[in-house]
Formats: sequence, structure tokens, C-alpha cells
Amino acid sequence: MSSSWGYGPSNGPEKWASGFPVANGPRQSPIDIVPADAAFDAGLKPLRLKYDPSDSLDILNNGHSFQVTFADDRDSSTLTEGPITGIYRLKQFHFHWGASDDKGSEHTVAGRMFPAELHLVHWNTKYGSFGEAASQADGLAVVGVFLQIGSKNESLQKVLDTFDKIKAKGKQTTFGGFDPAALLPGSLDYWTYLGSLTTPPLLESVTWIVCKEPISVSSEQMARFRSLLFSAEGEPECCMVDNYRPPQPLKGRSVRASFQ
Ligand SMILES: N=Nc1ccc(S(N)(=O)=O)cc1
Ligand SMILES: [Zn+2]
Repeated sequence: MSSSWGYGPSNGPEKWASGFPVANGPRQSPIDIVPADAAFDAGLKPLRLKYDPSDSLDILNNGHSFQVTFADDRDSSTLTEGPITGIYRLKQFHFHWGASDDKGSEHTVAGRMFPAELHLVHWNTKYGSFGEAASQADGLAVVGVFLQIGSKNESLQKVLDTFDKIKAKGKQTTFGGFDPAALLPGSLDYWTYLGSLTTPPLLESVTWIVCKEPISVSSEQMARFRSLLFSAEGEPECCMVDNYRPPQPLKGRSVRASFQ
């Protein structure tokens, strides 16, 4: 199971627990965020995101999503402040999306699904590498941003313009000089809680930071996401859609808000 997990009826989220028992653990992600239940915490600091476009390296179809990978050998693209302590380096960003505009996000807000969700993945530099950090309770911090249907997102379009080169699983191409800050909403108000990776290995090492304000994406741009394939060249074509895990039980966790 561990090498062939996916989002289909035979290998999807309902089947992951057999290969990854932590799937039923106490701090799994995503969750449904209920704003009325999220207590404002005046002790939460504003997010401090400092990204260097020269750190962006390449874009890859990994068979589950596509991801833009960053050089992480220096403190040049970092997340500090917010709910975390220390310095977390940006490793990659990727998305989750649906087969139609009425679904696709992993986190939901009072039961509302968005057509897609962006994840900016950072690791705690006290652990030396992403791999080491991923197994630590405070090892990772992921900033989640919802996408909602509206005007065309010109920054996102730069990413979508590479899709002809990464249509199939395993394809990658260079992608330098991209500033991920251009994908952030105007307000960095956020909800935060302790959770996990939302795909196998589902490690419970993530401080989740979910932005309240979505960014825009046009319906035509969402159609471009759906032109990617889960399948590799030479395999029967399988459209990359519905690559999201549904919300998981809160199990007594609290969600805090950085805003009133
Ligand atoms: N193996 N690396 C991963 C990194 C981030 C995520 S997520 N979707 O939780 O941001 C999942 C897996
Ligand atoms: Zn993700």
C-alpha cells in the first residue's frame, strides 16, 4: 500500500490507514474550521514570510499533485513569527483541487469547500533537513491558502503555463525566478492548529496556518489544473482531479484565530 496510495476507490483516503495506521491518530489533517469555535488569541503574532524568488528551482508532476521546489540550503526563503518559534525554511508549494468548482480544498470553513487549496510547506531549521523535521512534532509549518472562483490570477498563470511540460507523472521542468509571495492574499489573518501531513505518510508534525482570505482563480484556470494526469507517459490517461483528503476528526484539538 505504501508505494501505491492515491485518490481512487481502491487506494484513496479511506484505504490509507492499512498502510499508514497514523491515519487514525489524534492530530490528523485536514479539518473543518468552524470560525465560531476558533478563539481569538492575542498572543499570536503576525506571519512573517520572506521569500527570495531566486530560490525557486523547478516544477514537478509527482503523480499526486504538482509542486514547485525551492533551494533550502540557506535562510533566504523563510517563515518566522506567527504561531511558531524559530526559523522555518520554504521547501515546496503545491495544490489540491477538485473535478469541479464545488470541491477540491482539504480544509473546509464551516463545511464550505473551495475549488482548490495552496500549501506552502516549511521545515524547522533546528532539525537540519526537511526529512528530519517531518518526523518531529514541531518539525513542519504549512501555510494554507484557499482559492475561490473570480478574476484570473496572473501570478498563478505563470505556474499554469508550465503544465504542457509536466502533464504526466514524473515530468518536471525548470521554474526559476518565481515569487511565491505573489500567491498570498492581501490579509494574512489566519487560523492555526496542530495537525499532520494530509497525504501519506500522514506524519503528525505540522503546525497548520490557514489564511482566512482566499486568493482568486478563474474557472478557466481551474480547468487547466484538471488537464494534468495522475498517470505516467505510456499508461492509460487518468486526469489529476479530486486529489484532496476530506476533513478528519478534531479529537479535542482547539483552533486559534489571529484575528477578532
Ligand atoms: N511528503 N511531503 C508532504 C508535504 C506536505 C504535505 S501537505 N499536503 O500536508 O502540505 C504532504 C506531504
Ligand atoms: Zn498539501
